[in-house]
Amino acid sequence: MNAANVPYAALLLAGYAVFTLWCYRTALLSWWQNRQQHHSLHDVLIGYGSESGNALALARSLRQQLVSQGQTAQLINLNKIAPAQLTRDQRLLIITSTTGDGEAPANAERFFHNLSSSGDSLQCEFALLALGDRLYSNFCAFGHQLSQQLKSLGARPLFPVLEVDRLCPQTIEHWYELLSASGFPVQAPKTSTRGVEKNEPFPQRWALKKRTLLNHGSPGNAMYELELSSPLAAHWQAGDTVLINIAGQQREYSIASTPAEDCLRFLVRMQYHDDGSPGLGCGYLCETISERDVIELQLKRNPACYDPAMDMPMILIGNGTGLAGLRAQIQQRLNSKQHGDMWLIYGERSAEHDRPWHQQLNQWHSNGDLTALNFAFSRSHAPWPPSLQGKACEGYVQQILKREVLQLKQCLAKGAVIYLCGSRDGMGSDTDRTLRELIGSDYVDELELSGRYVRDVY
Ligand SMILES: Cc1cc2nc3c(=O)[nH]c(=O)nc-3n(C[C@H](O)[C@H](O)[C@H](O)COP(=O)(O)O)c2cc1C
Repeated sequence: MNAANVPYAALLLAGYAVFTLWCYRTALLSWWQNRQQHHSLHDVLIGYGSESGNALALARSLRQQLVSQGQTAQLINLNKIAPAQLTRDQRLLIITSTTGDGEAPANAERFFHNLSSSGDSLQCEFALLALGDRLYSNFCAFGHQLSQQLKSLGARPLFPVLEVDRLCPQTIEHWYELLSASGFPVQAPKTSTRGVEKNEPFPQRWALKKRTLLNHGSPGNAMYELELSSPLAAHWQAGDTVLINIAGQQREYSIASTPAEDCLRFLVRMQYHDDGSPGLGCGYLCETISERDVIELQLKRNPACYDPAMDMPMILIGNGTGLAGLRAQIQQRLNSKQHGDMWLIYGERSAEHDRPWHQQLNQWHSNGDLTALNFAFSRSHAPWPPSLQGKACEGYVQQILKREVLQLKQCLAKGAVIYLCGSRDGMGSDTDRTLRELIGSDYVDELELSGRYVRDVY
């Protein structure tokens, strides 16, 4: 072609391109609108797997940041995500803890199972923040398993799994930096947000003031109340825990008192190995040390277990040493004077012997501080001891929920918060299942998302 004709040819080609685009304008417009709609509807999916609320609290604050930057971000528990949702061009941010012995939290179990049995090829991109605790041998195991599973189905990681040891604030900051470098409009939270608060310096030296056996004659293992005092003013709130340093290891207990009581109380149950020797923590605290001995400890903030709405009713459910966490919540509400109604549902073995703090519970019930008090005893039958106030039944706390389902629904309709504290296996999982049966799984998920279903299970 003559060089002089090149501009004419280019012009002709450009004209042809414009003409073609014009002819297909309707189809192109609709493709573009679909694409935009698809992206705005599913900008970011934030999936959480959380047993006691830490991962949920972090996921919630991440969503808030994204939404404040104009992104569409959906917060959802992992069990609610179907693998088929991830076959499209989707961005998935996962925050999940590991529980049990390297296991999935209950609200992530089904997701993992569905992925494992799905033949779908995943198109999504994902990032995963794995919460855990190095004191456990399977550190962040579930986070890693889930990431492996997603990758094996074709999902593309934006960056490697980030492991967070005991909510380390620096690692959480790093997660935000990595997200920001991957194009998410977020910034590391500067002020403390739920789930990333700093703990008191370690260690503090507190003295054992008093140790009291609370279940003399019980068919189960001994349960002790420990009272500690500190030479310095200390601050904590209901929901926080105490980490005790024993021979280079740490043991964690829910705090039962408030700072206004001027002592730190918690409950310890004796546990024994197969050879009959006591467990490390309980052996040290209940058998080795004596009153006035000094203990090294750290107060651990646990914002996921803070009272979300003091003015609303609270349904407190628990068993065994879980009464510690429940007592702290009750006491904190009583300190504040203005608080919603409180209904305590507590399970133990024997009505005669397993009634920790029964005088205080009786008093709170008789003066109306506790508007309702229900006990479930797994090894006793009526007639109940005359000193027992409130209603008692044989069995477990979940049976009380079934029996009192009307009261449960009425309380929830008034905006009640459910606070669950005690053993994860058995009481924790059975209560969760019962609640889902009674009021519907979607409603329980909604309560959890809005912070009205708080679990402190171990
Ligand atoms: C009963 C129990 C078992 C746990 N098991 C593990 C574990 O096997 N591996 C690990 O890394 N962390 C383990 N953790 C630590 C939790 O993952 C960590 O505390 C996390 O912050 C909890 O987050 P969540 O409240 O969202 O469930 C365990 C914690 C509890 C209470």
